[in-house]
Amino acid sequence: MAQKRVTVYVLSGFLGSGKTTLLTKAIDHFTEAGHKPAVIMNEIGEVNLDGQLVASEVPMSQLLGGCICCSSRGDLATALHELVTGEQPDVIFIESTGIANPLEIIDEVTDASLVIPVELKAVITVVDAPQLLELNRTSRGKTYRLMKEQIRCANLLLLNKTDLLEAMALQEVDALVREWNPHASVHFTVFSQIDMRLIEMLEEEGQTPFADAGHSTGHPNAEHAHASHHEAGHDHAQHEQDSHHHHSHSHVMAYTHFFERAVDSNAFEELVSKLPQEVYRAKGILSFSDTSSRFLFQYAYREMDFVKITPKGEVPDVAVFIGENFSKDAVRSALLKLEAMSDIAAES
Ligand SMILES: Nc1nc2c(ncn2[C@@H]2O[C@H](COP(=O)(O)OP(=O)(O)OP(=O)(O)O)[C@@H](O)[C@H]2O)c(=O)[nH]1
Repeated sequence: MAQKRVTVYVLSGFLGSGKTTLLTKAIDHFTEAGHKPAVIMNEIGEVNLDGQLVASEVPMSQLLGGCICCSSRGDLATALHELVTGEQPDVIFIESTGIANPLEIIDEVTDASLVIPVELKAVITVVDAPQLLELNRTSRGKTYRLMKEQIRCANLLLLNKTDLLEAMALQEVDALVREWNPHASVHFTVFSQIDMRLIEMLEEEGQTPFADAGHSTGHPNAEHAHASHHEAGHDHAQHEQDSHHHHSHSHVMAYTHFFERAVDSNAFEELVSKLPQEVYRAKGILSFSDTSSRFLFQYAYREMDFVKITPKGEVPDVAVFIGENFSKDAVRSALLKLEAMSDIAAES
């Protein structure tokens, strides 16, 4: 008898679009429905901050400090193998980094499915609708092209953060993504809130769009998307270390800062609000000198958010800053200055 295959979903979408927000909801749903979910979390930074938001009983594999779509092939397959054999989950969610090209991940999962009992059911792409619209109206640069790629690969598209858009703007962004991907089902969401049955239905419909994907050939958009893969400038800082990689480089970079002491919350907020616009995503876990609890800090597309948190396990005070061609030294110096200010305040 054929072995039961573990369902795999890839969660795609640009940095800060709402993937983790969707992941936590999907985990709750599948758990309540009596299934056992597991997660493979990939982060560009050196620490797994998003993992803090996932219940500790959910088995999780972490691939940190790079993007699975371009770091050594095999890491993802190894993680899948270990989860499947060690935890026997019913469903695995792979949360890719915001800069991942899903085609590479589709490839790796489908390759892995030849030897591991897993089956890629769908790519779900979360779109930061206001950001996409703004990029469409203005720059149409590398980030825009990467978002387009992520949209083209999806079976299910969440046009997220619609709370920040007017009705007319919503129509505009809706038309855009439907033009790029007429095959996906498209949903307007706020905080990635969708009827989770839509995800299950993808499964029930028995869609196996990636079944023949030697190189994603089974997907209706694969050919199109692949043609634009190179032109899309699949550019990560990590690629710089990979001289054999055939893509162009150094589009997105990350700086991870480990704090040696608590800093003032207002001064930190001011620093973040003055970050150069090339830094478009940041997140961290911080202790502040003027608050008693620790905070999970989020900064996505110029919106800042702080949520009280009691981290799981030993987590240092840390923040990751992600963007394009910004000066890591400048960010580091500003943060060190902030820490020095805390020292002076403590002494006086
Ligand atoms: N206003 C608004 N904010 C949202 C919405 N969805 C998510 N956010 C916020 O956007 C920020 C980023 O959300 P995440 O779910 O962490 O995004 P992500 O795609 O996992 O981010 P990366 O892992 O860095 O790629 C958080 O502060 C969320 O609370 C939304 O619909 N509206």
